[in-house]
Amino acid sequence: MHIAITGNIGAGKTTLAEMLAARYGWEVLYEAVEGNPYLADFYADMPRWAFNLQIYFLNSRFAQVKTIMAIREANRDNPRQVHTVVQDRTIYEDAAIFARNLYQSDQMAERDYQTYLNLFDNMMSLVQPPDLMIYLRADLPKLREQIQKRGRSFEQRISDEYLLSLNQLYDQFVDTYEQGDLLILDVNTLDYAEHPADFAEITRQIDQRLASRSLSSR
Ligand SMILES: Nc1ncnc2c1ncn2[C@@H]1O[C@H](COP(=O)(O)OP(=O)(O)OP(=O)(O)O)[C@@H](O)[C@H]1O
Repeated sequence: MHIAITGNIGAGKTTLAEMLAARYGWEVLYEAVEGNPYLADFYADMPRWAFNLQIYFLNSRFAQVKTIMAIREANRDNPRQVHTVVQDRTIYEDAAIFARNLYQSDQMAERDYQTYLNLFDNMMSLVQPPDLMIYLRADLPKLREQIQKRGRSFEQRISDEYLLSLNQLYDQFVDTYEQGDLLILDVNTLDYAEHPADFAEITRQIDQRLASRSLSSR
């Protein structure tokens, strides 16, 4: 089974993915940050590094797509031992949020964006939506607080404008996402890392979604 967590920079996806993995015995598929050869340069000069970084992320996300396909196949062959992965950010977000934002803000050239989209569309023919997508909705102050707390030096130069445009695109993406089941969590008010009751409320909602999924597939 494939659970995906989606949300802006600093929304808390990695923390939630790890907590869910510990609670349910799921495996986390992380986003490539350590060892990413472009990320720090990109935050220093977006127009120069936009295309390079997008290709890097798209490729690493496609590698995850292949891993997830293999897991689905193994689960079909062995339905008594279902292996579940929780993915920290999806391939959908790379194109619909990050690449689109760079293009719309004139930081990615038209021909680079079209090349990117052609590659993305080719890859999408093999992508299946997650069984459950969890969107962490966070407003600017919450994102800022968490980016600061995490303290990655290259992320400290991220502008409010960048985060706000990403948030707008996230809202549009979620409003039009119809490929599969979607759970929206408002993390401005839910502090699952600090408050066990908030985490319990989240797992209650996830249990409910997964139970209705297994009922409908019977
Ligand atoms: N397609 C992309 N284009 C540009 N930047 C990206 C893209 N995908 C990821 N990133 C950046 O890579 C880094 C990923 O960091 P990380 O995995 O810690 O996630 P995060 O988005 O900060 O999430 P969270 O705090 O919710 O775990 C962030 O700076 C993020 O914006």
